Formats: sequence, structure tokens, C-alpha cells
Amino acid sequence: MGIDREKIKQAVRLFLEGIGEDPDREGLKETPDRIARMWEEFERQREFNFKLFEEFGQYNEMVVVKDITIYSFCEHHLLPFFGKAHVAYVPDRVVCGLSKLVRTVKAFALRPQVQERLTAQIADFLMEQLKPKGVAVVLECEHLCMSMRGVMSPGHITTTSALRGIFLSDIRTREEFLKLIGKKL
Ligand SMILES: Nc1nc2c(ncn2[C@@H]2O[C@H](COP(=O)(O)OP(=O)(O)OP(=O)(O)O)[C@@H](O)[C@H]2O)c(=O)[nH]1
Ligand SMILES: [Zn+2]
Repeated sequence: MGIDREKIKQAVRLFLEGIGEDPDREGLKETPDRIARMWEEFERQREFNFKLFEEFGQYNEMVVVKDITIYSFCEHHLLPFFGKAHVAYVPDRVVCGLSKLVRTVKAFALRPQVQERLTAQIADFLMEQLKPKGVAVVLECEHLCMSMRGVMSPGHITTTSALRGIFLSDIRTREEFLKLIGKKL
């Protein structure tokens, strides 16, 4: 679909008027354009080349990147939710550069989301790209829509997980993953 800079600018201007602000005042007059540029920046992070490598030295064990900082937006209020992502896979002859796991997380996070769907999309994309023996994704996020409005209850961490392949079928693989990301069994 792509980013329509003009539409964003018009919408932000109207929104500012809607909350009783003067969109032409100093400080706000560049805001519609800033927000349009910000979303263009997010969109650029969605596109990347997922390069695969033949396995380095026959590595067939689990690869885990933990504590990836993640920022997303809840699709209900367009307020951020943010926290940590832990991503693992067990390769089947090919591996990817580690940064591609981080890029995958960012690519799916930087759009209106719910945490459950985001978790599943990351896992499914990695299954498709790497065709590994399995993928595991755990997200731990705080939702500002629960912290600063609505129920107004800050400090809660929502945990979601998506397990695919061997992480579902083999309890030892799942336990190893949980141990490596520092979770109790
Ligand atoms: N399942 C899920 N719910 C979310 C997520 N982010 C926000 N929510 C919830 O989505 C719900 C939105 O529901 P509504 O009841 O339509 O919205 P609301 O009236 O603004 O809800 P309150 O936040 O309770 O005031 C709220 O309960 C949010 O806490 C998410 O990632 N996953
Ligand atoms: Zn919300």
C-alpha cells in the first residue's frame, strides 16, 4: 500500500484541529510533515534483503538472539507498546545473518499491531525464509494504552509466544530455548 505523505499531513492537521490546537502555531506547523516523515522512516525498515548462508561449519544447533528492543503501536489506540523480543531457530543446512532476525522483528513491529499477531508474523516469516527445523518467538511488552489511559495500570508486561516445528514437537528443544532466554520452566 505504501505511505501517502499528503494524506498523513492532512489527517494530522485535522486531528490537531480536532483536539483544539492551532496547527499553524509555532511548534506545531511542521508536525504534520514530521509525522509523515516518521512513517516513511518506519516503512523503510520494513524492506530488507533476507540473505541466507550455507551453514558455517555444519552448525545444526539452536541460534538465539535475545533481548531485542522492540517498539510497536497498538492498532486500537495507535499508542506504543514496547519491550523485548527473543527469537530462536534451529537451522536446517542454512543460516541467516543475525541482524536479519532483528530486522524481521522491526519490520513487523513498525505498523499498527496487536502483540499476538506480531508474534505469529515474526515466527511465520522466519519459517518461510529459513525453512528451519523450527522457530520460537517470545515478546514481552508494556502497552501504553493500558498504562497511561483506560485502565491506567502501568508496569504490566504482556508475554506472547509463537512456537513452530521442533519447538512444538520436542520438549527438550523448547526447554533449552526457555533456559537460554532465562525463563523458568
Ligand atoms: N489482545 C490484545 N489486546 C490489546 C493489545 N493492545 C491493546 N489491547 C487491548 O485492546 C482492547 C481494546 O478494546 P476496547 O474495549 O475496544 O477499547 P477501549 O474501550 O479503549 O478499552 P480500555 O483500554 O479498556 O479502555 C483493550 O482491552 C486493550 O487493552 C494487544 O496487543 N493484544
Ligand atoms: Zn491500545
